[in-house]
Amino acid sequence: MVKACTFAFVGKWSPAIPTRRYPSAPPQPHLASQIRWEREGLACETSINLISSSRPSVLGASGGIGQPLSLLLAISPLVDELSLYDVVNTPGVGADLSHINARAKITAYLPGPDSAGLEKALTGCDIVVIPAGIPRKPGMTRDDLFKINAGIVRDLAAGVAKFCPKALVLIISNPVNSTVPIAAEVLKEHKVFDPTRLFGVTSLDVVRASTFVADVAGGDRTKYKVPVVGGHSGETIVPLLSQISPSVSIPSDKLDALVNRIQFGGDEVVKAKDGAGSATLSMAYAGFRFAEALLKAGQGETGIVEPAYVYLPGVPGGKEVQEIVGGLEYFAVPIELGPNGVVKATNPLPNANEYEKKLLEKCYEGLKGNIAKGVEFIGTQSSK
Ligand SMILES: NC(=O)C1=CN([C@@H]2O[C@H](COP(=O)(O)OP(=O)(O)OC[C@H]3O[C@@H](n4cnc5c(N)ncnc54)[C@H](O)[C@@H]3O)[C@@H](O)[C@H]2O)C=CC1
Ligand SMILES: O=C([O-])CC(=O)C(=O)O
Repeated sequence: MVKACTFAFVGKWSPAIPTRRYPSAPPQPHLASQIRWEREGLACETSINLISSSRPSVLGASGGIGQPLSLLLAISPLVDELSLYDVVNTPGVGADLSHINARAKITAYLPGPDSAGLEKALTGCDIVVIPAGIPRKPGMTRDDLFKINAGIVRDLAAGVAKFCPKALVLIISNPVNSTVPIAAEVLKEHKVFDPTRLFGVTSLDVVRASTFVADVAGGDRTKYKVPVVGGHSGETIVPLLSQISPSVSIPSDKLDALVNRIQFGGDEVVKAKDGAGSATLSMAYAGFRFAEALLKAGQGETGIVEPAYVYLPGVPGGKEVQEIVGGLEYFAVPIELGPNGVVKATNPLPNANEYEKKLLEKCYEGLKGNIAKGVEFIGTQSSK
């Protein structure tokens, strides 16, 4: 649970008191993001922002994504306690991770009777990451996963609503374009929906875009930042290659293939795994990157921007995006993050070129149906 506590001391300035500044990186994650010593005449003021423990939970922790993602969280110095939940194998995964000499305490839960396991896993959590659900096999679309994963996400979101309604919720389970609206509808039904705290994780699209751009343009794969907007499946994934930073020009004869590879990168992995699932390791990396960004923002770090699929009408800056995307309620854009989730949705769309505007038109069409399907799924039943 992230708690901020401010300790202020005002007293006589003594030269014996050292003047120290920790502008952005605190000496220990537990300690403040800022420790300020300010001199005003003869008085000095010390302001310490103490941030207490962080307890993320991974729901689906025994899976292909869940295990490596849990490993990354378990060894993060920003995590105090990691709670693992799955319908199978969490005692084993938990025992294994608990032997690592990292600072995080590991707790592991199975459902147990009357959702008791889910309640224990979620109570006191500040971040909930959800990679629970089935992955694709060759020949399937992400939408083909809806039938099974919609119900899984509905039930887990209801658990969040009951046991940790203030948590930041990161949805990885596909189809993200529909599972995020499902989670939102469940949280609304329980009257605990805070749009600034719900995210569809689209980081893998941005990770892939950086890699594939470097493959075409050369240069350091870690340096390219590519805004990827829209949703998370096929043509709803729209890379804005005219806005790559640092700026790079993609040869026109390579543009279509590059865009296609970013949009359908997931298929490459599904095909290569040949029935054994979809991206897990790259997704664990991408999911951790997003969770870590939130953990850092929770510790007071500012200026963090990561992509995410959010509920536009409920987040600062979202309405400007919504006007451009034909009224769609959910859309991924780069998001500025703070301790309570979304600080602001950025809007790279006005700078899209003609080529990208055509991609966006196709994206809107696809997303519209995906969003409606998620919303209607909850409309037909109660999650309570
Ligand atoms: N957002 C994204 O960019 C990406 C999303 N995905 C999606 O992530 C999901 C998981 O993928 P994998 O880890 O490869 O699948 P997996 O099958 O290896 O693992 C899924 C885990 O979820 C668990 N699970 C099922 N029902 C559950 C429930 N009700 N409560 C808790 N746990 C439950 C399973 O027992 C399993 O351990 C899939 O839907 C996949 O399509 C995959 C890659 C990228
Ligand atoms: O392709 C899939 O089914 C998994 C996924 O979302 C991705 O790799 O981007």
